[in-house]
Amino acid sequence: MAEQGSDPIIRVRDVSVQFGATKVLDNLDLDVRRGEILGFVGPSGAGKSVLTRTIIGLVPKLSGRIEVFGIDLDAAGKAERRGIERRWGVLFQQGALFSSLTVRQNIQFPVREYLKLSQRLLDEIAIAKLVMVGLKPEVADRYPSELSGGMIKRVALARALALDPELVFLDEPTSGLDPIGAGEFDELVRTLQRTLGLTVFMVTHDLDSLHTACDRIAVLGDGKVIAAGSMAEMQASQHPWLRSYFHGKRARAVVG
Ligand SMILES: Nc1ncnc2c1ncn2[C@@H]1O[C@H](COP(=O)(O)OP(=O)(O)OP(=O)(O)O)[C@@H](O)[C@H]1O
Repeated sequence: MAEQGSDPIIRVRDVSVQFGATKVLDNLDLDVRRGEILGFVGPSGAGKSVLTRTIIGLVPKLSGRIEVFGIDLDAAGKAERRGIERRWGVLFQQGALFSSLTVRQNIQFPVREYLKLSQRLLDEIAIAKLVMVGLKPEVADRYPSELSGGMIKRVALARALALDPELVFLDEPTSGLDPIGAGEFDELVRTLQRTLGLTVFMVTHDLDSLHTACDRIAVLGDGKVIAAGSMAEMQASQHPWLRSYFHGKRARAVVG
């Protein structure tokens, strides 16, 4: 199991991303430490998903440097890049399962992309991952349209874990879930992080998740990380957005 420490598994330096004339990320710096669950928050539209997609290579950056597992992604050759991608898993916003594929096929999808395995082994992997996220093996033959919102999130997590990653990106994993379902999902993420030694980068709006699941929090504002630290440090901050977010009505409802 990976030991949590200051060793960054993701190091983002001076990263800028622009769409047309709009600069969404502006010389942004961020470290995600090995073994931690980092909660990434900020106003709607601030660029949290954009940063996630930039790190995993789906959005091109204007400038800056991104290292994952100590490797500069721009300097990595094609084979090295594929090797890096194999070591991370992604849960996209809204689960983003392929609607025409069964649960089993959805989970197997990233495995097929990277490995040549027998159908029997692929089936074993799908069932093992389903069980890992707290679902019954029978779910394997259902289609996404036959699942509840909570089950879709769990299947999406199973798919993100399919290749036994060291690092997992979760983009708003509890959005759309009721508070009990969201709480159970947070606990699942926490348990998996501890037992598998995962590092988790979690975009969220969910204050409960920040309290119960995250080791550290980073806040995005004006294209930069404006604060990073523990929940106690976030609550002590005098920054206006942090104050209204961590001490507002919703925050009081969570903290009590
Ligand atoms: N491919 C794209 N082309 C043009 N603009 C984009 C693209 N992707 C994102 N944007 C813009 O970048 C900004 C940041 O979007 P992003 O989805 O990262 O916000 P967010 O912080 O994740 O918001 P939310 O919390 O509401 O999900 C938005 O203004 C969005 O419209």
